[in-house]
Amino acid sequence: MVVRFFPFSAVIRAILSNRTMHWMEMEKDELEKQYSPSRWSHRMAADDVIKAHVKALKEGTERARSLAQTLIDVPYGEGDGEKLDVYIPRTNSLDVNLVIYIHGGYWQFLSKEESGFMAVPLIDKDVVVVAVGYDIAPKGNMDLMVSQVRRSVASVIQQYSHIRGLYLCGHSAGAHLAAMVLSTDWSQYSVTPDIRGAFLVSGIYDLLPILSTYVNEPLKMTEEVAVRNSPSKLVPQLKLSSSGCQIVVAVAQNDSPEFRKQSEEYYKTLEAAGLNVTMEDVANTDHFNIIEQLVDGDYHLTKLLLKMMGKS
Ligand SMILES: N[C@@H](CC(=O)c1ccccc1NC=O)C(=O)O
Repeated sequence: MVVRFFPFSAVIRAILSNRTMHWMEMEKDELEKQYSPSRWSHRMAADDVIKAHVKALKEGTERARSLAQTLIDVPYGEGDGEKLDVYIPRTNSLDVNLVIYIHGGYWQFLSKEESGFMAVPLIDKDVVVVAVGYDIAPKGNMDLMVSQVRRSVASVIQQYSHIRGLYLCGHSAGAHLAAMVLSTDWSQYSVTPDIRGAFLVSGIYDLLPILSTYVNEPLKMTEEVAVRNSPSKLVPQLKLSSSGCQIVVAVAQNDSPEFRKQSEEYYKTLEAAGLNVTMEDVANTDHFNIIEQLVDGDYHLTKLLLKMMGKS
């Protein structure tokens, strides 16, 4: 009897073995779809969900700037783009918590100008909110952006040394940058921040899959750059620098399977390393409204963030 083996395609292999495809097995089209968050929203067409996202962030930030006392364009470094905005609560107490928000936008869109949207429910509970600016591509590259967010955190704790607790929140590319902050060897800096908690929302923690996609066109990362800036490869450093940090890895129910996998795998690696980490799979959200809804004090993630700071 002649037994013939047919070459199975990667797709069929994945289906037969009941697992999702590894990114290395994907055709370029499929990989680019997986890394196009707007194409996975159940609410709107791709273009519309991005327009609505920018509008929601802008309006939320305008509202926060009209309601809060603010310090806009505070420098944290010499560079033009090295500025941050502070949203200040009404309390007279200096004993307050502070949240640093790092915006998303694939390291090539958005800015701090539309990143104060989550300040209102937080300043209402006496929390200071800082929205960090950094040089997106093509002006900035990955190494620079990582260095900038690290320096911004060092600068904030030098400026606000009296604060009770320092917390980080980042969305999408900003969750990647926040994870890089947690993975910093602070011996090169003049301060060692004690980050109490970090909210990593719909982030990317392994940069290798995006190297060959459209996302990398303005970034121009080489494999070496992608490896040294991948939080998934820096967990031992995170353990050294941020072992006391309570980490929440949050992902949207309607994020793409690749995005969901990025969060699940990073969560599992942190957990296996013995870190204080929880996974939040946020029901009925997509890549965009998972963060937009932080304008609302009753939203699950807002309440969780306040609870982490002892304010429920
Ligand atoms: N090509 C990307 C674009 C994108 O991610 C984005 C575009 C504008 C503003 C924010 C974005 N992403 C996340 O914050 C997408 O398909 O969603």
